Amino acid sequence: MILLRHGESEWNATNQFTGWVDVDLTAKGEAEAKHGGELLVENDLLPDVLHTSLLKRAIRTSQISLEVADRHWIPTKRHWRLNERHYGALQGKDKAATLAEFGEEQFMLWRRSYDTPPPAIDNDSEFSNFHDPRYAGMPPELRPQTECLKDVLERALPYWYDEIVPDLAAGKVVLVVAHGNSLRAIVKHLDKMGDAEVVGLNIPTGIPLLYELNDDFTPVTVGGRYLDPNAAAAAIEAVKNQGKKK
Ligand SMILES: O=C(O)[C@H](O)COP(=O)(O)O
Repeated sequence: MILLRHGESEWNATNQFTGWVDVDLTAKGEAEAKHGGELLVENDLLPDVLHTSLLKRAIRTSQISLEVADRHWIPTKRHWRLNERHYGALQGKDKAATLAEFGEEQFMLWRRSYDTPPPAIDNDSEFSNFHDPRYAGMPPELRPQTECLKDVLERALPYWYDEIVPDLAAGKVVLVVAHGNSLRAIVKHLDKMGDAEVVGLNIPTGIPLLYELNDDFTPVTVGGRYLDPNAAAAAIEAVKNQGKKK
């Protein structure tokens, strides 16, 4: 299984909390997606099936990288359960300004704690997704107004068991293209990370993370393996320090 966080988005570049807001990739993000596809080819990892969120930055990343790998034709499933964590009332806000206003402790609690959600967003806010047609089939009580990582894990796990595991059980090479925090949730589950340990987990954009799995879908190697480990190490540091002064 290959996990891939979308390439740099417009709001990654401007340092804004994004969550369920549907921003596009930047030119750098497109280049990262292309490089992600090249890494798949170089490592002879050709996906048989794709799972993505309903958000453009993940969908476009998957399309660009699969195009490079000549795998644009593989069966695809998309689901809101793979969406980014809903960032509540922080969606649209500048990360550096939020850090300056609330202080580092609160800022990091909202960004990385397992069970502290940001304040809820108003359904009529310009950055709410409550009325977005793509979620029309979703019962209103399931449409989040904010989420912590624990909420994300709880809504991602049914998708993991019902949709991804059956593809893995069938022996397929599965590509999951999703988001920083939905992938953090999946990695926490796979690696059996503790609630405190996951605070330190950061996923870089555009670098495929390979998990070879045992028959019971546990990882052969905890943490998996980034296909470009040096680039991943530098990018993880950058994600960790987002919002802080350079
Ligand atoms: O939704 C966002 O803002 C990003 O995709 C993830 O942001 P974070 O690294 O601040 O959680």
